[in-house]
Amino acid sequence: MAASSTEPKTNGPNGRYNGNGRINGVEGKSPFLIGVAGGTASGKSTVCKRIMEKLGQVDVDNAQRQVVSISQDSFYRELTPSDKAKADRGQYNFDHPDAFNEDLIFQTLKDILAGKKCDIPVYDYKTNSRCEGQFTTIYPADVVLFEGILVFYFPEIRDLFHMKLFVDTDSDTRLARRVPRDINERGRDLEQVLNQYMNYVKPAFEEFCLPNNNHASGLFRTSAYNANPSSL
Ligand SMILES: Nc1ncnc2c1ncn2[C@@H]1O[C@H](COP(=O)(O)OP(=O)(O)O)[C@@H](O)[C@H]1O
Ligand SMILES: O=c1ccn([C@@H]2O[C@H](COP(=O)(O)O)[C@@H](O)[C@H]2O)c(=O)[nH]1
Repeated sequence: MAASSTEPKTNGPNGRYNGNGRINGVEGKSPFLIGVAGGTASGKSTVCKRIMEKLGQVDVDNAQRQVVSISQDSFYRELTPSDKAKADRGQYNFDHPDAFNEDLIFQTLKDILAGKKCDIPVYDYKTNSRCEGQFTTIYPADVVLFEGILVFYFPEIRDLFHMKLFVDTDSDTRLARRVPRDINERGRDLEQVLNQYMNYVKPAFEEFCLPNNNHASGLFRTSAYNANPSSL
């Protein structure tokens, strides 16, 4: 979901952002923050993309967007060389809460809520690491969507959301989506995807993700039957 960084654009055509934490003349205007959780390949980023499309936000310049979407995956911790070697073999647990930089997520969301401009790391699933020196600039917006497998896991982070949505998709559908996605888009082979799923993804989903769906105020149900994501 992450896009490449763009140069800060101040005093844009409609004058919304002046580069100084002010939107439409209001200092530090706080956005409506929506958490979107769900298992891997449940459709979280697709749901967020559809919301952005429906609200006509996709083709809008970064600095002028009223709705922005951020992925929790941008906040994976930097790996040590030995963890990196494990990750390259599909033997690192990216689904455990410890894999995420919880403090950085919290501070970033606090800054966003304070109406500040933030730089979000760009993540590369092919190398299991951040793209060095690349950031997506998030400008103050009216609505911010924050999506990821464990966005409701950390109580301090969970409490920041004004609305919590859970994308509820059955496990076999999610696995059927994850296999081709990880092979085609994330540079994996079938054996690695299935081993990672059985050893880490599935157990962590059951322990850390699923129990927190009770915090959600709304559910998106997607299944193999609505195979056309544009119908969401
Ligand atoms: N409703 C849907 N029907 C069919 N395929 C979908 C649907 N939602 C998402 N997908 C596909 O499933 C894969 C995972 O979706 P994605 O939105 O990336 O999930 P997540 O962000 O939860 O990991 C993608 O290839 C996406 O195109
Ligand atoms: O380097 C990485 C980072 C993450 N993963 C897997 O990605 C999913 C989370 O992303 P979704 O888009 O929600 O599926 C998580 O299950 C990790 O296992 C990875 O494989 N490699």
